[in-house]
Amino acid sequence: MLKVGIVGGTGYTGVELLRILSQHPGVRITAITSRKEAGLPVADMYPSLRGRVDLAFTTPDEARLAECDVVFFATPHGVAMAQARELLAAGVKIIDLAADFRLKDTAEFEKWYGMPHTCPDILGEAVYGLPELNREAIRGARIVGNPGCYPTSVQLGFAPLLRTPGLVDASHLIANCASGVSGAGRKAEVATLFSEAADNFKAYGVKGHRHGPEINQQLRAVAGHADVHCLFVPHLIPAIRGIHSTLYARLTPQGQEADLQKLFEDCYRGEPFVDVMPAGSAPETRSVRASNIVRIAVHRPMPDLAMVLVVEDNLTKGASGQAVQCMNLMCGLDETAGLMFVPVLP
Ligand SMILES: NC(=O)C1=CN([C@@H]2O[C@H](COP(=O)(O)OP(=O)(O)OC[C@H]3O[C@@H](n4cnc5c(N)ncnc54)[C@H](OP(=O)(O)O)[C@@H]3O)[C@@H](O)[C@H]2O)C=CC1
Ligand SMILES: CC(=O)N[C@@H](CCC(=O)OP(=O)(O)O)C(=O)O
Repeated sequence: MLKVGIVGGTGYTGVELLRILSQHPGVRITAITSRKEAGLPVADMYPSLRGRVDLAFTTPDEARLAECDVVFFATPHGVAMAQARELLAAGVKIIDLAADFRLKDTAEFEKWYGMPHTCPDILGEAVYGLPELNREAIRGARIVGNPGCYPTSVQLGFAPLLRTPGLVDASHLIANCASGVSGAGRKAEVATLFSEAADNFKAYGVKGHRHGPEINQQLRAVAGHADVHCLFVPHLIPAIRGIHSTLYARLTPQGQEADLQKLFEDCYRGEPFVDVMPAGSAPETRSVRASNIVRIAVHRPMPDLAMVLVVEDNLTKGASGQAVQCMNLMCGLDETAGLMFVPVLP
C-alpha cells in the first residue's frame, strides 16, 4: 500500500482527493493537513467521508509528510515549491495541483503569479502531468506539475488538430471556456457569492488569464513549433462543477481534406478517460460530473473551420482525478486504479 499525504485537505480539490483516494485499492491516506482546522476529525467537516476517512487534520509539518510515498499539494500557488526540496530529498514523490511546476519559463511564472520562483532547478526536472499527451515522462517523474483545469480541456481538444502538421492555422486558435464556481476554490470571495454567480453568465480575465501562457506553452509542445497562438477567454457559469470549452481552428486546404471525426477517434483510441463522441454530438457538463472522463465532439460548421466541444469536471479530470492518474503512473500502478467511477446524474 502506498502511504499518501494531502496538504490542503479542507479545500475543494483536497476533499475531492479524499473522495477518490479513500476508495483507491492501492493507497492508505496517512496525512491530511489544514492549518486552520488542525485537530478536527475530517469526517466532522465532511460527513460524506464518515466511515471512509478516519483521520484528523494536522498542521503541514514536514516530518509526517516525509514519511509518505506520495504527497499531493492541493494548496495555493507557492506552497509546494517551499517544501519540495526537503520532501524530494526524503524520497517522497510530489504532485502539485497548483501552478508552481507548470510554466517552464520562470519570468512568465513570476509575471502571472506575482512571486519569484524559488526552485528553478526542481522546475527543470518537473514533468507536466497530462497523461494523454505526456504519459512516458510522467511514469519516470519524481515531481509533477498537475495541469490547470481549463488547460486540460483546451489541450485535449486541440491536440488531434495540432499533432499532424499543416492541418490548421495554429497561429490563430480560439478557446472560449466556461467553468462552474468550484473552480475558484472554497475561500470566501464576492464573485462567488450565490447572489453574484447564480442566474448570471460573464467572461472574466478578458485582458489576460494565467492559464493563457500555460495553454500556449503546452500547445507549442504538442505542435512541435513556436508559431502557436491561442486566445483564451474564461467565463463563469452558474453551476458548481464542470467546464465546457468551445474551441475554434481555421483549417488549411490540407485540413479541409481530412476526416476530422476519424482523426479524433484515432488520436484517442484506447484512452480510458477520453470519449470521442459520435459526429454531431454536443456534450454536456453533467455527462462527466464527478468523473475522470473528458468528452469531446468535433464539428465542421464551415468548410474551413473546425469547432471542438469539450467537457470535463474541473475538480476531477481538471484537478484531483488527473492527479491520481499521474500518481498511478509514477508509482507503477494500473493507470485507471481508483478512477473508474461513473458520472453522477442529475
Ligand atoms: N478548484 C479547482 O477547480 C481547481 C483548483 N486547482 C488548484 O488547486 C489548488 C487548490 O485549489 P482549491 O482546492 O480550489 O483551493 P481551496 O482554496 O478550496 O483550498 C486551499 C487549501 O490549501 C490550504 N492552504 C492554504 N494556504 C496554505 C499554506 N500556505 N500552506 C499549507 N496549506 C495551505 C487550505 O487550508 P488551511 O488554510 O487551513 O491550511 C485549504 O485546505 C490551487 O492552487 C488551485 O489553483 C487546480 C485545478 C482546478
Ligand atoms: C472559475 C474559476 O475561478 N476558475 C479558476 C481556475 C482554477 C484552476 O484550475 O486554476 P489554477 O490551478 O491554475 O489556479 C480561475 O479562473 O482562476
